Amino acid sequence: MDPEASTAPRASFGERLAAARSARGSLCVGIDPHPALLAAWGLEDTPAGLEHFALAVLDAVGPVAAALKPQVALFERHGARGLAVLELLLARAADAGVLTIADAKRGDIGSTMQAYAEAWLGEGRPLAADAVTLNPYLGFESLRPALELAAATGRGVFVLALTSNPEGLSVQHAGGAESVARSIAAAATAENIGPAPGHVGLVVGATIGDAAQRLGLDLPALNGPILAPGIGAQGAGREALAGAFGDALPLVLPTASRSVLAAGPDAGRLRTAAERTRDHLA
Ligand SMILES: O=C(O)c1cc(=O)[nH]c(=O)n1[C@@H]1O[C@H](COP(=O)(O)O)[C@@H](O)[C@H]1O
Repeated sequence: MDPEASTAPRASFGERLAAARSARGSLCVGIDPHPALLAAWGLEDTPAGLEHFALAVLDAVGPVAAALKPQVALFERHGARGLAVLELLLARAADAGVLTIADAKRGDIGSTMQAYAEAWLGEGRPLAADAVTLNPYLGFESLRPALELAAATGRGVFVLALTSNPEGLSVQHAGGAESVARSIAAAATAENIGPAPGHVGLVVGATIGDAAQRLGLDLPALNGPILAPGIGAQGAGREALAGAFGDALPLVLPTASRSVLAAGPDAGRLRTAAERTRDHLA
């Protein structure tokens, strides 16, 4: 390998994601190795089964998805060997030029947040992905170490704003016109200065109906990516996306896990399921 190439700074996450969306279309596929899915694929609920599943999804879906999003709890439940599989998956995806979003939903007081930031975004760290999901319940500013490290390493973050689950309303809608979700969205927007697509994204579920408009979130102003789960297994589709996001739709990266993964283990069927979902939502 050219030594210069290995030390060249990476383009920003916003730019890399935009390039991946242009090349491979605008779908993120979640790698959620639920025990029931492993069983449906004829695999055991063991680290070996997990490894087979995760690498098969990478091979089949990586070439037709803008990003892959491993859900880290489903690796953590296998302990150290599960995390070793996650490490392997992230390394193989990087080698294949496939962007990864670690769905870890981390958030803690600033000094501890620094360690989470290094774990998931630090250069050379075994679990570093291209981006990580963050939980702002301790205050948006508590996420500062991750925001800074992401910017410094060409990586990204997705901050939970309006989640896809019904229980999220009790916290995220609190405050009405000055809702928690609105303040998180405004804080994320303030991070994305400059003309390039920014590295601070939001998570806004495709299932939220008109909540973003009702709560006054200015999503088109984000200048960063919006990760939209809730597609397929949680009931949202093309119409729900259009209704939830309106003018912000060009920023939206829909993500689906179970509804695509259920098409495996046949690699051809799995890839076709991802392509159909992607093309249907486009
Ligand atoms: O951050 C996430 O990825 C996320 C946020 C959210 O609001 N809702 C949500 O479902 N997710 C994740 O997205 C995935 C959705 O999986 P499916 O319902 O199988 O498509 C799961 O890994 C969830 O943890």
